[in-house]
Amino acid sequence: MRVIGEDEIVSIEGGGKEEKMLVSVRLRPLNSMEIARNEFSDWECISNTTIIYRNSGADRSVMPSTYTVDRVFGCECTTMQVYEEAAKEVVLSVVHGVNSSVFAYGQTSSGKTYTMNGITECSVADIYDYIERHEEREFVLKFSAIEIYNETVRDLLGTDIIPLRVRDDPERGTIVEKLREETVRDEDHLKTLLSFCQAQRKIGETCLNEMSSRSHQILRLTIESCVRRFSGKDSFSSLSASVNFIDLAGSERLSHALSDGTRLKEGCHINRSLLTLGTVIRKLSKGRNGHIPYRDSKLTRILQSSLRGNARTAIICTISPAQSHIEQSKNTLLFATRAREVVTSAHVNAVMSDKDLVKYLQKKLAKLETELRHPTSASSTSHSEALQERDARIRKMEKEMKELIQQRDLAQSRLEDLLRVVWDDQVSRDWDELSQLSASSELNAYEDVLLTSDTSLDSLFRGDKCIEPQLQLSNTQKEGYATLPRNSSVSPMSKTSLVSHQGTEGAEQDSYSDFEDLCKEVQCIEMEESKTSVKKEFDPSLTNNDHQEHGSKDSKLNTDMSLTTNDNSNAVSTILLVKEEEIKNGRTNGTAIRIYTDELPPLTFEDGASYRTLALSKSRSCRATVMTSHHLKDSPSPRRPQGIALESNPGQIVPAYVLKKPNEKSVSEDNITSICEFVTELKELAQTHYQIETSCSQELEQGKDFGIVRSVKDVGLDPMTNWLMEFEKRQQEIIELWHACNVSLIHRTYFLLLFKGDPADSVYMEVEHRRLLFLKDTFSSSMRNLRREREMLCRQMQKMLSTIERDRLYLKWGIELYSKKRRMQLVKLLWSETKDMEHVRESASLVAKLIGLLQPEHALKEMFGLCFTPQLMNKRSYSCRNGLYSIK
Ligand SMILES: Nc1ncnc2c1ncn2[C@@H]1O[C@H](COP(=O)(O)OP(=O)(O)OP(=O)(O)O)[C@@H](O)[C@H]1O
Repeated sequence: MRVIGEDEIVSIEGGGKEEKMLVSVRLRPLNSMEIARNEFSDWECISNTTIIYRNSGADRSVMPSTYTVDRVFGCECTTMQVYEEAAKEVVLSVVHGVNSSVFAYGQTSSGKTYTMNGITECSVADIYDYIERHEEREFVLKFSAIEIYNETVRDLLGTDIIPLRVRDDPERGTIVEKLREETVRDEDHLKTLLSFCQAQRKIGETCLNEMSSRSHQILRLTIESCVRRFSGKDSFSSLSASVNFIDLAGSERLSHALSDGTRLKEGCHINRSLLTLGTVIRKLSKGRNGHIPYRDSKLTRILQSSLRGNARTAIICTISPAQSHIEQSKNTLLFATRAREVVTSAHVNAVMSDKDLVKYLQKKLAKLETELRHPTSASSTSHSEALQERDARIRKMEKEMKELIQQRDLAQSRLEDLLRVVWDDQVSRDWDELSQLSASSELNAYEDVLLTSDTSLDSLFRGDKCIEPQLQLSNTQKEGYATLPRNSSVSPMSKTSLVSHQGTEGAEQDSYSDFEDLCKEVQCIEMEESKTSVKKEFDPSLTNNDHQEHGSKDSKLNTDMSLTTNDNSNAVSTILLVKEEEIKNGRTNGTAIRIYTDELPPLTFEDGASYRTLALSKSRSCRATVMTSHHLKDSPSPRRPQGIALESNPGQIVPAYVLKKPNEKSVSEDNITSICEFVTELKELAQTHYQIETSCSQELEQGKDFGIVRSVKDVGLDPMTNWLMEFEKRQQEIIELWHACNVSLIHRTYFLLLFKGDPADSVYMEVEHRRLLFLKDTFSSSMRNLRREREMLCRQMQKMLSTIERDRLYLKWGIELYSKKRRMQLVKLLWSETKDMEHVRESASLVAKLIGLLQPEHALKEMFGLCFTPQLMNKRSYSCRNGLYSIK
């Protein structure tokens, strides 16, 4: 057993000390496989700190290169030597209350596990040696271990393979939830735990290494110590720190490793997380400013404090001497030289004992009391200055708060107004298109008869969305019913409400495709799912129960009348039939009837009631509404589309029209009420969140003043935490719905980057969530826009990224460098794994980069309250719609 001298141990007392990472390189000897392939080594350690590549091979295109790090170990060096010079000092900081980490980094089969196993063994021996020699202190050792395999975290001390969640704790930083921590009894116990973890770790055979580690392994030993007897000195007597032994999985050229199936997938995950580690190190090496993407992988997230924060860090980079691995070795050395520039700031983690704490507080109290009783001029001046400063801060905060409230109110009222205006506008435009289309087509196409009543409107259209035509009464027919025969003189206005299917098929298609977009955009248009459901709606033989299914409980006309039609006829006119007596009574019961007009059959209604033809005219006062929570939750088929399907194309829809009697409150007006209710509901929601947040921060503030901060949490009142949990849950649901609804990737990116968990975002989250629920259940997903967007992103990739950047991306996303359609392969991967938040964030950041969205926070959040998907546009502006336009 070696004895460590006191002077050997680095003592860092007091505040944080900035220092660079300790970086060394270890070159392993050629292994038997390499020797069998007649490989040779061109690496030479020319000094303790410099390694050089001489390139004596046939290919002289690669120039010799020199790399300098803190320490270089040639193939003749033992692991003990490596430990003594490259790790020991850092590792043993832990017994002095300073966190530390030792990494092994390098390509697969370069000797990481070989080196780390030795270093862990030596460290354990030295730590126990130190403990034995310091009897005046009492030590408690705790051990935990994880592996990160395919981006899932697993407890190596357990035999189950349940993935563990990584979470950010406000006090402890990034933590792994439910991770086991064993209290170590003695050195032998620790060794047993280490071998258990080793056996648990994922190992697999690859072409380059029979026993390749397929996961990143992090072993953590926490050492708490305190003096056995209180010394009486006014100093910290308890220390607590952790040392991490990190054996990373090895990077691999997938082509070299000849991986497939599971190994290939593992390789992709390994490369991706190592690339993130490389990026983090590169950014840190340039200074601490700017965004460091720790959250891009679980590895960097968990190691965040070791890479930047309160820890001393040593990195041992291992390389293979073989000529065939030259490229990977050079990458490793590049990583090493960058890591040398990274600075961490370690400090002693001292824990005050209760006795010390009481003494400290008593002293402080006495000092404050003295100051209060005998205020010196200096102290009173500083008090008044502090008060003034505080007042100024409060005033500033009040001002900011007012501005924020104003902004929020403005956004909400805009949401309210624009929902109406946008809808009015768009439906009018669309209606114009439909009118033209309708006017240009022959009216001898079949037309649908829609006879409906105010009482059944709510059920027929689910009370959600409707357009408000004016009702005109005309031609009372002798027999008591009215028809609109072919070529009859229908006023142009009434024609606009009829839809023809004959001729102008191309225009029709275009119109319908735009129309489909329009319908997706606002939830105001009802649709019918299929021809069969239309028939059901029109079929006079339906029973009352059938109609009740559609909510038409009072549809007496349907059941009472019998209708004779010529089924072979292909020409149908649309008329509106309303019982005359019901109109007189101020109420109408009715249904839609299809009438064939080639040979207009006599229509006989059993009840002999008289009916009138109602010509529909277009109303410009189209109104929009939004589905309320009532509709979502309580309705028996809450999001079932209603409306009229076109027989020639059942997938397409036409708007349903509502008959309105003068001076009668229309369903549209009801819908305006529901918009208001909805907006009010959202406002209330936002306000509740806002109040909770405010009261929470006030309570915490008061708690701080009175030393009761903990009590707020103890009783479980942590609204911020609740909100964040709620936010994450809702965000996950939205992400999945985006995927299901084929929502624009750019829209997703904007939304994700803008709404990051601020309580004021709740209103937008709620709107987005409801909108997507509606889209999902109502519309068959259209891939077309998404496909075009992907093509656009492919083009952007060519434009915005250099070849090197693209190659890095392919590597990161596991795409073969020389495979066909690499860009499209990559774009197709974006946003594909909805459950993996790291993947989602990476996708968003790449899309943002491709569309030049450098500062997403500058985008207006309010825009998400207004419109989410492409607006209805004419054909000429279509390409725009598939691009950035869709995020408006
Ligand atoms: N310095 C060394 N001296 C002798 N043998 C070594 C040395 N380094 C590594 N080896 C041997 O090389 C082989 C590969 O080493 P090891 O498994 O540690 O590589 P690795 O980098 O951890 O690989 P992977 O990333 O695939 O897990 C092992 O058989 C190991 O014994």
